[in-house]
Amino acid sequence: MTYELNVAHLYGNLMNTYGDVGNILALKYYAKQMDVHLNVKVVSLEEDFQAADYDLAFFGGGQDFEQTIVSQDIQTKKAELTKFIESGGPVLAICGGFQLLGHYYIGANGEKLPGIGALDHYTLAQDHNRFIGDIVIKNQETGETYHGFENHQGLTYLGAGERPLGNVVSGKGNNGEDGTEGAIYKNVYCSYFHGPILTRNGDIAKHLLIAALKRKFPEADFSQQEALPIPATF
Ligand SMILES: NC(=O)CC[C@H](N)C(=O)O
Repeated sequence: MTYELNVAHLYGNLMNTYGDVGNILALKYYAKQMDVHLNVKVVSLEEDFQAADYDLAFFGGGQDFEQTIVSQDIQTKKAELTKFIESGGPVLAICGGFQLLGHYYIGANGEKLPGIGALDHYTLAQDHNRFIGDIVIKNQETGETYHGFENHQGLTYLGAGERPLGNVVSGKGNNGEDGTEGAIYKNVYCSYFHGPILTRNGDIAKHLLIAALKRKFPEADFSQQEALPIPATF
């Protein structure tokens, strides 16, 4: 294949709830059609993440137990992850991963887990409740509709510079009250969707891959890749 991208699968052995690893398979599927080979490496506890080594990062969801462990270790990667994000590195973060890119997450037992604050949101706990079920949202900028399944107790509130991945058409979304779901900041896409999100919403896989390609190969023409049709799979 003509192009190669290096993908960091952050804490892939711990943050892998509800088949989130399927996002890696979906990325590979779309990348192949774009003439792109993906080198995927799990970057987990006590392993080094250097912004310069990667072109794309994926951070899946997890239970509170795994999130407690990851919230400590990720502090050692905070500077390089923030550098990657600030320099336009594309990231997909789902549920627990989404929460830990923000300032903090309050778990179901009331424990406060620090995030890395690379994005400006924070997550509070629900009172003995979870949002579980199918969800549909619409992205106002692209007009794209995304379908998924949410299962979270956290209530996330977006901060400065973040816009939602979409507005809730049906389901609960970030907090069940302000109609937002997920977040977009620079080339970071966050969502509460499992499913996994990319197998049902190939447009997001395409946005991530195109962003990574343009960032790594600024001189190349990716109009063919951008024209790749995305089948409706929900
Ligand atoms: N599915 C998940 O990643 C769950 C994240 C977090 N433990 C919550 O319940 O909100």
